[in-house]
Amino acid sequence: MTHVTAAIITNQDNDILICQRGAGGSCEYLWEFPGGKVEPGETPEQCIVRECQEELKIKITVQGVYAETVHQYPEQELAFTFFKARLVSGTPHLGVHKQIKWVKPEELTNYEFCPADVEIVERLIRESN
Ligand SMILES: Nc1nc2c([nH]c(=O)n2[C@H]2C[C@H](O)[C@@H](COP(=O)(O)OP(=O)(O)OP(=O)(O)O)O2)c(=O)[nH]1
Ligand SMILES: [Mg+2]
Repeated sequence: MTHVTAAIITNQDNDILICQRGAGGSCEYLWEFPGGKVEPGETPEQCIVRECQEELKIKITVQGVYAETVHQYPEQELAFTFFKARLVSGTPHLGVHKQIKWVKPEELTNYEFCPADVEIVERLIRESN
């Protein structure tokens, strides 16, 4: 099964970083937590640090695992590790995404996320209340 990592990254204001996926791939134009597929020989934690560096040009520090889930998409089953992380340095750079935003937890409800993320978003909103 393909293993995907994603990070719930917060800044000094405790805003959360969300990214809108681009055209032409899976989950087109849906919002996601930044991340990607784990490569051979890499730990999930190494993967999320690498993906944030590659896709957003930012340094993060991983605080811990927030959730581990499996989601069945029509094309494939994906196993996810969602990490909680903190922005250490850099400003998120628009490279592979269509849009990038820092939002308050209660604002997450205004964005349409990838199906696998919906339960994560609901939990983040619940825990912010
Ligand atoms: N990064 C990320 N992917 C997610 C999330 N939720 C979700 O369903 N996905 C799906 C979309 C993709 O089908 C799959 C892998 O994500 P990806 O496209 O970012 O993988 P990647 O960065 O390694 O990119 P690529 O090399 O495969 O093009 O996981 C999420 O919150 N973050
Ligand atoms: Mg990615």
